[in-house]
Amino acid sequence: MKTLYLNCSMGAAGDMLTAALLELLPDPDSFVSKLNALAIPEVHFEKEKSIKCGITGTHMKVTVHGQEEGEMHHHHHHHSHLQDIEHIVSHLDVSDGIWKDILAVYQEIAQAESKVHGVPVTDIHFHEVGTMDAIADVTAVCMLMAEIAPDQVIVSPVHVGSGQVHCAHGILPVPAPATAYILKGIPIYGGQIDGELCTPTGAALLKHFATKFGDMPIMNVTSIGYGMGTKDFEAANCVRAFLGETEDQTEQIYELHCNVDDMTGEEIGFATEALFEAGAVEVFTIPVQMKKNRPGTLFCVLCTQEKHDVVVRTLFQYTTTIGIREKKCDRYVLDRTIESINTAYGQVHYKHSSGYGIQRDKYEYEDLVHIARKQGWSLMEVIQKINTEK
Ligand SMILES: O=C([S-])c1cc(C(=O)S)c[n+]([C@@H]2O[C@H](COP(=O)(O)O)[C@@H](O)[C@H]2O)c1
Ligand code: NI
Repeated sequence: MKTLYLNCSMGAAGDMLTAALLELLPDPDSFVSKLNALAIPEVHFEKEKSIKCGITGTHMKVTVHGQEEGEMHHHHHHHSHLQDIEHIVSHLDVSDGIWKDILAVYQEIAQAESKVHGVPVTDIHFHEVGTMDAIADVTAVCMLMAEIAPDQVIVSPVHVGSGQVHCAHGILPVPAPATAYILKGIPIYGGQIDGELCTPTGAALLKHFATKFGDMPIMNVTSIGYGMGTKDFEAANCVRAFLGETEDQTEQIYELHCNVDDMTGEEIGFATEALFEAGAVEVFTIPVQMKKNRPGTLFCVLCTQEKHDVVVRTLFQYTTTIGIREKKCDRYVLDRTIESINTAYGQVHYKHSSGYGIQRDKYEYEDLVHIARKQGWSLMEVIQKINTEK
């Protein structure tokens, strides 16, 4: 599986992520030309060599009116609304997928800003993160992700830094409130470095693209990218990106089959329950036509190696079969985690599945049923209410 691993042990900002991903490409220069061809108003992308702690990497220089970020902060602030950003982005010549990614990243930031400043999403002003250079960073990362097209993105725990940061709002604690909000539920740490290592834009990009957060998996690395930040610390201030292959996430599963033509419906139901209790992953029955024109039932039982013996015994004990057929299969699986959100109707758990470029969330049936019964709603209505609250 094509895997991108991002080491954020010195945090992440939009320009660092852009530079690290750019280094993974066979021809970074032509990609920079492609970024400039987008003609984001007043923006110019330039990649430059940067050496930190003796390590060579790329620094992504984004200039707006010929000035780099930092040079213009605290001099003139753009006070952009989400609608202004959507307007700028709608004029970019990018695919629908990239366009959606850019807006989803801004939604993350907007939601955080809204929560932190206590105003509705439609009323928030982006200060620094609404400037053209931030839009450029988000656009560049979304385009690079589409170009690299990993099946999964694994991100290390994020080093956010400590101390305080000067920004348009005044002096804020590190992680900045918007960053802290965006990174809720993601492993982060403050560490010893005095400074802001992860910015709101970096945090939102990581959250949007990460399939999961954790250690580097076993992988055969094909390319490595060093995306340098602007500040200098004792440790090399970079995001390190690894692109390579990981083993497919397959697991071994047994498929057990047997046919019976002399069990009642009640006995079949009881056997099915007993097989689940014995640890079968799945049990299903199919009506079949058997010898001597007898209608019968095919039992199909899936189980892991660990439960194999007890499931075989249960199948013999609770059915009338005198033989069981067995197949050992490779099963491709998505990573699954159970998470939860607090809603006005109570806590709702959901299953998050990821891998193979897929990310999917599904609310737990029991929680939905509980709310539906209490409120007198259908399951569809419960899902609608939860989604509008998010
Ligand atoms: O732009 C806004 S509104 C903004 C909000 C906050 C909050 O935490 S609230 C913080 N900041 C700071 O601005 C820069 C932006 O860096 P990006 O890389 O995200 O463009 C950063 O220092 C933030 O802490 C801005
Ligand atoms: Ni803010």
